[in-house]
Amino acid sequence: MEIVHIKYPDKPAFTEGKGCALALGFFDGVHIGHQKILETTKHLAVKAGLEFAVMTFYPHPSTVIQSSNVITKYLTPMPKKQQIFEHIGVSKLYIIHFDKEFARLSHSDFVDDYVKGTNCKHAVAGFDFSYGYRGKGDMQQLVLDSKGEFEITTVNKMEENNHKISSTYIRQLLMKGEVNCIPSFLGEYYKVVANISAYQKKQNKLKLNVNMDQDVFLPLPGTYKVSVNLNETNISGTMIVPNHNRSHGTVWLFMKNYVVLPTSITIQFLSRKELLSVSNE
Ligand SMILES: Cc1cc2nc3c(=O)[nH]c(=O)nc-3n(C[C@H](O)[C@H](O)[C@H](O)COP(=O)(O)O)c2cc1C
Ligand SMILES: Nc1ncnc2c1ncn2[C@@H]1O[C@H](COP(=O)(O)OP(=O)(O)OP(=O)(O)O)[C@@H](O)[C@H]1O
Repeated sequence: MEIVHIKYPDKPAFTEGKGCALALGFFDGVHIGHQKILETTKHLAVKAGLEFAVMTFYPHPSTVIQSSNVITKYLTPMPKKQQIFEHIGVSKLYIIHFDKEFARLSHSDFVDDYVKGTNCKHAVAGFDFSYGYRGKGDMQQLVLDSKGEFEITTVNKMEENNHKISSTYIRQLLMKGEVNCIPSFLGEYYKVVANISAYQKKQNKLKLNVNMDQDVFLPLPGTYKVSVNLNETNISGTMIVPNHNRSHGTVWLFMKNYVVLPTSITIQFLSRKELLSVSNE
């Protein structure tokens, strides 16, 4: 996958050629709604012999526009999002640096300079995609702004239990500790990558001190039933997400045999153990 970083006033360098089918959005979590956008784009690209491309933004627009809820912690921090896009088969990823200057760009200039700059032949986004200054562009506006130079597919709202599948709703579930409900929205259990800073063997248990990156969204403090993949085997365990120092945690793994530990692990949150006390250990 080719990754193209762009910072305003730079724009994608237009190149002639087969052109692309372009999925648009922030895509935090790459949840089931996002997956539908990406699958639709991939399908259209294959059918029409186009390159499969994605245009996303970083950091989250809420960090530069006036917003009551500024998002600095992500369900999928950029390296993980890139891995997911690559796995899905994206061949070109545009990451637009979202700053104040870029946010002031009008909807029509965004389409003329950025969308058309990718040699987009088919743009794909969800029913509620917005773009341009004050988010004034929507999917109807995109039809006008395209001036017939590319096709547009709008993906209908995907819902689960009468809730729009959204990054916001997944964050709300995590903030309540309801990690067991996440797969219906995300498509899998919520996972975070953690570095092991220290470990101790205690009978058949292994105690790991772990650190997560500062931009990783963590669930409500508490004790969680988790699963960690070690040497291609899923090991059950418990993780304590502390109240303070939220990026540090303790993981207990129930191990029969000794394994060589990697420097980082992926922790999968299965359920919250309501009755166990929260520790700052
Ligand atoms: C060129 C451009 C300018 C934008 N300016 C604003 C803005 O002034 N205010 C705002 O709330 N959002 C603005 N946005 C953010 C969009 O409303 C939206 O959050 C972003 O395009 C990601 O779309 P998604 O959240 O539907 O994935 C802008 C987006 C683009 C592409
Ligand atoms: N449930 C959904 N059904 C269809 N399209 C969706 C859905 N959720 C998001 N999309 C589309 O996916 C793209 C990325 O959207 P975005 O990153 O804003 O996701 P979101 O989950 O709605 O995020 P947030 O909760 O922060 O608004 C956009 O084109 C958006 O319209």
